[in-house]
Amino acid sequence: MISLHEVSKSYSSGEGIFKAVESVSLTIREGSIHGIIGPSGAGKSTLLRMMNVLEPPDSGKVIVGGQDLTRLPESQLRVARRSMGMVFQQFHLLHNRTVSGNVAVPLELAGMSKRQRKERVEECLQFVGLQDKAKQYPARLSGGQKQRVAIARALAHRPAVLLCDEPTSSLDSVTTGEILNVLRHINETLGVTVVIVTHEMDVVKEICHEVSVVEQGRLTDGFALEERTARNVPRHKPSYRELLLGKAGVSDV
Ligand SMILES: Nc1ncnc2c1ncn2[C@@H]1O[C@H](COP(=O)(O)OP(=O)(O)OP(=O)(O)O)[C@@H](O)[C@H]1O
Repeated sequence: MISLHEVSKSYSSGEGIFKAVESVSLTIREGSIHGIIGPSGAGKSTLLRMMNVLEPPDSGKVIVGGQDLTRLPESQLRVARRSMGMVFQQFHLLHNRTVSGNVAVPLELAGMSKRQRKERVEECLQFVGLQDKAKQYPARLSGGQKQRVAIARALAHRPAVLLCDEPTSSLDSVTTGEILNVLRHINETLGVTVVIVTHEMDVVKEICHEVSVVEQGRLTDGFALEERTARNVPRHKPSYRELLLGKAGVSDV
């Protein structure tokens, strides 16, 4: 459903050109929850933002639903992006608008009528369990509730994909669990493909079906999380694969 073909992205700074993502090819399976993990600065967020061409790659193709998004004119790209909701670490809510008002923003931008907007906003808030907070302002909500509002807003256009950039990194472990349950529920009941960038291995272990490891701008590993049983791995600094599949330190078992 989402295929990146040899995508690269560099940034120039006073110190020269920095390659944030280098020649990455990756396919996200339709209907899956796909984790992208790696250390800080590895290029994970850049890679995620290239999936809806919020960050246009310098080279390579981004194929979503059979279309190469890098070749679409801006007006068509805006429409294509509606099928890919985004969720961010810092929620990015508008503080001068109520919870309903925040969820309505993408629908207003798309020119939807007031009556249809109202219906859709109610549906989305109900889906994340926040219908009773519709008239509140974000300042009165907890972090987990703010992230639910952001998720409801990302669902407004009935997307096929949710792109989540560190969605739980500002939250405590209990709230993280709640938000991951919301994302799992969206995946299971609506069939939405979920891509999660995270540096937290517990997040990947908890909900991802597949994971890609990104280090220094490159895709260094990719695997399904069902392979949890391999043994006899020699002692060495464990890789993400070993830590996530529970193979690290198995010589102790
Ligand atoms: N707009 C930009 N201009 C210049 N450099 C950037 C820009 N965006 C990202 N970078 C640099 O590209 C590299 C990769 O950034 P990116 O945010 O994709 O990494 P990340 O793996 O998501 O890291 P983190 O977990 O810390 O957010 C970093 O060194 C970052 O400083």
